[in-house]
Amino acid sequence: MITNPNHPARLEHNVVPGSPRVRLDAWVADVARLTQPDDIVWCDGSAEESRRLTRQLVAEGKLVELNPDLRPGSYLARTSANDVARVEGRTFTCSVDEDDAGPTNQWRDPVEMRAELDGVFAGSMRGRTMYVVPFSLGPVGGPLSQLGVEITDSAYVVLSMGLMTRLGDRVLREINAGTPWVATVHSLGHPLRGDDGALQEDVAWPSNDTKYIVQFPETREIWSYGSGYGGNALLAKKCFALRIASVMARDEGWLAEHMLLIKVTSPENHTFHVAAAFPSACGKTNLAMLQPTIPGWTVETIGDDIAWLKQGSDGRLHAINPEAGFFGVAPGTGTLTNPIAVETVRANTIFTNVALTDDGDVWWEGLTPEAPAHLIDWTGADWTPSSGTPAAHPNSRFTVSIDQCPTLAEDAHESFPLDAILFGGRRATNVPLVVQARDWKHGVFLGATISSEQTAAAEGSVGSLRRDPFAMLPFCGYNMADYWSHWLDVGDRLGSRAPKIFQVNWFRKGDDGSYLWPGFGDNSRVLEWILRRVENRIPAVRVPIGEVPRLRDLDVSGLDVTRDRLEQLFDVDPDSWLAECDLTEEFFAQFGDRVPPEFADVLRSTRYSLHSARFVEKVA
Ligand SMILES: Nc1nc2c(ncn2[C@@H]2O[C@H](COP(=O)(O)OP(=O)(O)OP(=O)(O)O)[C@@H](O)[C@H]2O)c(=O)[nH]1
Ligand SMILES: O=C([O-])CC(=O)C(=O)O
Ligand SMILES: [Mn+2]
Repeated sequence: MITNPNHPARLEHNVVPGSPRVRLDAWVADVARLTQPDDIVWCDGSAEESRRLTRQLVAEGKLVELNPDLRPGSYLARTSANDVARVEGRTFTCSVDEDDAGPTNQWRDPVEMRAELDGVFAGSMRGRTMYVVPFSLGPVGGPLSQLGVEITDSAYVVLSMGLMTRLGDRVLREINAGTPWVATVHSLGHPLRGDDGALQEDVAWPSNDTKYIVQFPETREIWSYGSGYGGNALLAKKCFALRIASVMARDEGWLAEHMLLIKVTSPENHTFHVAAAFPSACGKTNLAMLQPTIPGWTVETIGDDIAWLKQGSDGRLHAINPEAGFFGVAPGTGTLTNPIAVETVRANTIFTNVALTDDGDVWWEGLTPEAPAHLIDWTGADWTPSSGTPAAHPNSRFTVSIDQCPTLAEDAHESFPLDAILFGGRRATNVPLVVQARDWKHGVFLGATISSEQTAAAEGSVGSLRRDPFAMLPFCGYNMADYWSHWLDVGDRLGSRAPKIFQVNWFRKGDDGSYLWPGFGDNSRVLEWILRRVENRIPAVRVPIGEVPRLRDLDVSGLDVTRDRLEQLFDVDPDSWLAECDLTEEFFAQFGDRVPPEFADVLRSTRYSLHSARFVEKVA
C-alpha cells in the first residue's frame, strides 16, 4: 500500500525516514513497482520536452497537427466516446470519518479503497512510459503556492499539465529543499502488455470503461484511473486545486474556490478586483475575458476557473489564480460572444473533441454563425450541417497558456485584495439578473443555495436543475456544511474589510423561451452597478431576497431590452420564492445539525419578507 510520503503530519511523527528527495524517489519507485511501466521519464517542462512529446503523440495518431498557416503550433485530440467529461459518479472522497465527506460526496473507507486501488493499478502501465511531473500551483515559491507531483502514463496529460501549471526543475528544487507536496497518481488503465509480456497495439485515445477519481484528504493524495480527460486526469486542477486544496484551506484558514478572477477599472481610473463562482460551463471563462460594452470601463483577466483566497496582513481577502492556463469550453466561444478567447487560441493550443475543417483548422458550434459545408466531427466521422448532431462535443475544450490571453492583467501572477464576490448559476426562472447580499452571512447563504441547470461538463442529464452550492458541489473535498461554517468564520475574521457579495444570473428567460438579458460583454453593465455599490455611490432597492438595482441605475443605453423585459429580469415572485425556500430547507436537512445555525435565521427572515410581500401584492 502506497501513501503520500511527505504529508506534514506523517513527517512530524517521522513515519517516513530520509531526505525529501529520497522520499520522492522512493514513492516514484513504489508506484512503478505497482504499475510496472516499461520506463520512467522525469519531466522538466522544457520547450524541447514538449516538442518531443508532441512529435511522439502525432506519430502515434493521438494528436492531429492542425494547419500551421491557420493555427500554428496547435493540435487536435479526439477522445473515446466514453471519456468526454468529468465522471462525478466515479469520484470518491476517502476521509477517515464518513461524516467528514458529507452527504454530497461519495465516501469510501480509505483502507478498503487503498486495497481496491492496489488491485486496479497493478500492472496498469505495462508497455507504457511513466512520466513524473513536478508542478507548482501558483508561482514557484509564492506565498499562497502549493507543490504537487503527478505520475501519469499519458503524454497528453504531461503536455496539458505543462500549459495548466508551472512545471519542472524549479519545483524539484523546492521539493528537495523540504517543501511538502501533494502526491497524485494517474493511469489511463490501458496497459499495452498482458501477462504473457507481448506488446499490443495502442489506440488513439487509451482509457478504461472502469474509472476511479479518488481523493484521500487526510494524506493529501489523489489516485485517478481509467480516464484521460481534463478534470479527471489533469490532477492539479479539480482534484488538487479544489478538492484537496479545500481541505488544506479548511485546516489552515483560507479558501480554495471554483472562481474566475478579474481586475476592473472604472472611468475614474479606480481599480477593483472581482471573483465569481459559477458552476461548470456557466460563464466563468466568458466573464474572465469580458469586453465591456459601456464606455470608460476595462476588464483584465487574472484567472478563469480556480481561485485561492487568504486574508492578507492588511486584513483584506487576497486572491491568486493558482493555474497557468485555460481549459476552456469551446462551443459558444465566438468572435461575437468572446473575441478574447478566440484570439487566445489562435496558436499553441491543444483542442479536444472539436471538429476539424477541410483545410486543417478547427470549428465548433458558435465559432462562426454558419457551419462550414463539410467537417470531420469530434468522433472522426464526416459531417455536414444536415447531419443533425453537433460537430464538436458540447464539452469540447481548448487548453492554452494564460500568457496568450491579450487581456491578461500585467500583474496576473500576483495576489491582490478582493472588492466583490459573485455567485451565479444557470436559472431560466426566478433568480434576478443581480442581487446584493445584505451582509456576509446573507452572502454565504446565497452561495450555499445556488442551483443551476446541469451542463455537459460532467456526465449526467443536461438541463436538469440541481443545487450547486458555491459552484463547488463536485469539488468540495469535505463536508459541505462544514465548508459553509468555514466561510462564515473567514467572514468573521474579515469583518468590515470583507468583500461585498452578489448573486447574478445571465440566463433568465422570458415567456417566449429567449434569454431576457443579452449577456457576454453587456454583463459589464451589471459589473458597473456592482462596483458602484461597492463604492457606496448609489442606493439599492430592498426586496425579500436581497437588494436589487433601481432600474435607472442599470445602464441599458443602446440595448434592445424593453422596460417590460427589464422588469421581468428583476421580478421576485413571492410564491415561487417561498417554494424555493422549502426546497432550500429540504436541501439543508440532509446535512443535519452541521448546517450553520445562521442559515436558519436567514431562511426565517427571507420567508417573513416574502409573506409580507405576498400580502402587499394581494392588497394592491
Ligand atoms: N446566454 C449566455 N451564455 C453565456 C454567457 N456567458 C457564457 N455563456 C455560455 O456558457 C457556456 C460556458 O461558458 P464558460 O465561460 O466556458 O464556462 P465556465 O464557467 O468557464 O466553465 P468550466 O470551464 O466548465 O468551469 C458557453 O457556451 C458560453 O457561450 C452569458 O452571459 N449569456
Ligand atoms: O474539470 C474539467 O473537466 C473542466 C472544468 O473546468 C469543469 O468541469 O468545471
Ligand atoms: Mn471549472
